[in-house]
This record gives sequence, C-alpha cells and structure tokens, in this order.
Amino acid sequence: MSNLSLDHVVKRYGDLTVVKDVSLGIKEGEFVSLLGPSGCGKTTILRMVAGLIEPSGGAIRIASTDVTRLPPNKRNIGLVFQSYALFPHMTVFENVAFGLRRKGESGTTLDGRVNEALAMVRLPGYGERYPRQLSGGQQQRVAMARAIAPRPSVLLFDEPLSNLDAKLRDEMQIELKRLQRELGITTLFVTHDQGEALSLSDRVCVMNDGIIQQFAAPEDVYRRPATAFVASFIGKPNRLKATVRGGRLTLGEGLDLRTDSALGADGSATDVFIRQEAINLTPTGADDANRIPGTIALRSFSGPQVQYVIRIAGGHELVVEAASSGTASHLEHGQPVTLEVRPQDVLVLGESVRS
Ligand SMILES: Nc1ncnc2c1ncn2[C@@H]1O[C@H](COP(=O)(O)OP(=O)(O)OP(=O)(O)O)[C@@H](O)[C@H]1O
Repeated sequence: MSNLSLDHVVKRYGDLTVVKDVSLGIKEGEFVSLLGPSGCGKTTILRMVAGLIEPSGGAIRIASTDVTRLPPNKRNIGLVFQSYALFPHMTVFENVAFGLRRKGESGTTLDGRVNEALAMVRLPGYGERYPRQLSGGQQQRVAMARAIAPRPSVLLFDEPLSNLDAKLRDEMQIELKRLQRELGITTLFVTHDQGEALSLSDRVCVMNDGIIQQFAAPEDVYRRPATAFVASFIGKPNRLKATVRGGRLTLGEGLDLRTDSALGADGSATDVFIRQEAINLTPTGADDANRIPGTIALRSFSGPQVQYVIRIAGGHELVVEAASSGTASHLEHGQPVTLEVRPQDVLVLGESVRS
C-alpha cells in the first residue's frame, strides 16, 4: 500500500497543453476516480502515472519516491485497460502468471499467487482455459487478476468496464469495489461515467479541459459542486438565469428564491442550478423551503421515474423528477402544482475554479 501524488504535472503536445498544472494527492488504500468529458486529459494523467507517457513538467511520487523518470516496470503498478489485452495464445493461468514470472517468481509460490488472484476475482479453476473460451466479463476479471497478482503498490484502471453491457457493468462495479476494499490497494480509476465514479470512489476528481474542477467525496461533488461545470456535469440539473436584487435572488415577476449560496454584487446576472430530483411536488410544509407555483406542461414516464416539465413565472421551465411509486406520479397536463425547493438545493455558481 502506498500513497500516490502528482505535483504540478503538465503535459504538452506542441502548442497544445492537455494537462495543465495538475496537483493531486491520493492516500494509502484510497479509491480515486478521474471523471470528466472526452478529451479532458484523464487518460493522459493515468498513462503518465503508469510511465507510458513522460510529463512535460512536474513530479509523480509513489510512497514518497519520485518515479517521474522511472520506466513502467520499475513502478510496481498494476494496469487494467478497457480492452482486456489478454494474450490470446496463453491460458488464463499463464496470463495471470505473466507479471509474476517477470519478477522472478516460479514453482509453488507462483502457483499459489496465481490461484489466489483467480480466487479473488471469483474465477477459481479457470486456469486451463484460453481467453476465447471466456465471456467479456470473465476476461476482464482475468485482466484484474493479472494486475493484482504481483501485489502492486498502485492499481490503475482505464475505463475497465466500458466494453461490458449495462447489467454486467453493474455487477462488475460491485465486484471491483469489493476487491479493492479487500486488497486495500491505492487505486486511480479513469471513467467518463459519473454513476460509476460516484458509486465506486472514496473521492472523485472532476476534470475539464486539463484542469481539476473539484476533488472531493462523491456526496460533496453532488451536493456542493465547486463550479458551474461540476454542477452541470454531475446529474441533470435545471439551469436558470437569475438576477441579484437588493441582496436577494430573483427569477423575475416577483419570484424570489432563498439560497444558502453566496450571492454576487447587486444587479449582477447569475446562473442558478436546481437538480431535478431536489424539487418536491408534494409540499411537506418545511418552513424554510422556497415555494414556487407552476403548471404541468409535459409528463413522461420512464419506469422508476416520472419526469415533468413545469412552467413557472417569468417564462421559465423546470424539469422535475418524481418517483413513479410516489404520490406525485399521476399529475396531469395543465394541472397547477406547487414546487418546493430547499435553500441548500438552490446552487448559485460562477465559473471560477475551486478545489
Ligand atoms: N499523442 C498525442 N498528440 C497530440 N494530442 C494528444 C495526444 N494524445 C492525446 N492528445 C490530446 O490530449 C487531450 C486529452 O486526451 P486524453 O486521452 O487524456 O483525454 P480523456 O479525458 O482520457 O478522453 P477519453 O475519455 O476520450 O479517452 C485530447 O484533446 C487529445 O486529443
């Protein structure tokens, strides 16, 4: 087990800077995801940690040792990629034994380590099979066994579940989390899937355009986004234009909103984010909540949820998600409703970057 740190890491390709002064500290045994849209620099960071790409600046440390200039095989890292990258002509046993043999292991120690790794990924007894005789999920488990068998200090995953179908992906997420907890290996996990990042990680590092937008626990990233980018990237929030007037937030036509967020200067225009699922259509009478009158403009049923488009004053529309098993599941087009939103769920965010 080791901690992993990136210190002012930069990567340039010609005039293009794709990783811009990234500093990140991952604790021993911690599971951290790099989450962001395509092209934001996640994979580049992972590959620099692995030693497959050289940084243009900054330092990478594992267990306080500077590994920035070390070749990949000297870093004691386990890697799992999106494509399983198993050797097709080798048995499962030989695939898992590969890294161990390179470390000089042989005989009963080698057999023991391979079998232990296969048991951990729940594939005991599969050693004699070839990759082509396994399903996609099983192949990815073998790739994980191969990565953990040499007992690396750090595990790196690059979108390891994205080739699997949705149901298998959910199962493998749970498996992966269980495995990481059992082994306690420091883990860096690259994904563009927010659900995956939030459910697997101790902390999530949200990135955009080569810059860290927020590095925090999943609940904080969700409930207290640090920037407008994080607020709009995580979940499906409503984004409304509002104005600050007399120290209050107004949507126009006398519609003021109470918020726990800090407000800018009087007269300034600002974006307000309200999550679809943070709006209550069955007011419970909480004293401090905002109450907004509206009319149902559209209802759409999607199984566990019902989505409503609701028209409110000032020409605004809000999308509201309600549980289809709840009391607000059968509201009809044209029906008047009251929307209830707690001040802590009215998020006012500028474009500034905080971490
Ligand atoms: N060898 C290269 N030469 C020039 N530009 C590159 C090179 N490799 C990556 N890039 C650019 O660097 C940026 C970051 O790429 P990176 O693969 O790290 O993104 P990502 O966040 O992992 O995206 P994805 O989820 O699509 O893999 C992209 O704009 C990409 O085009």
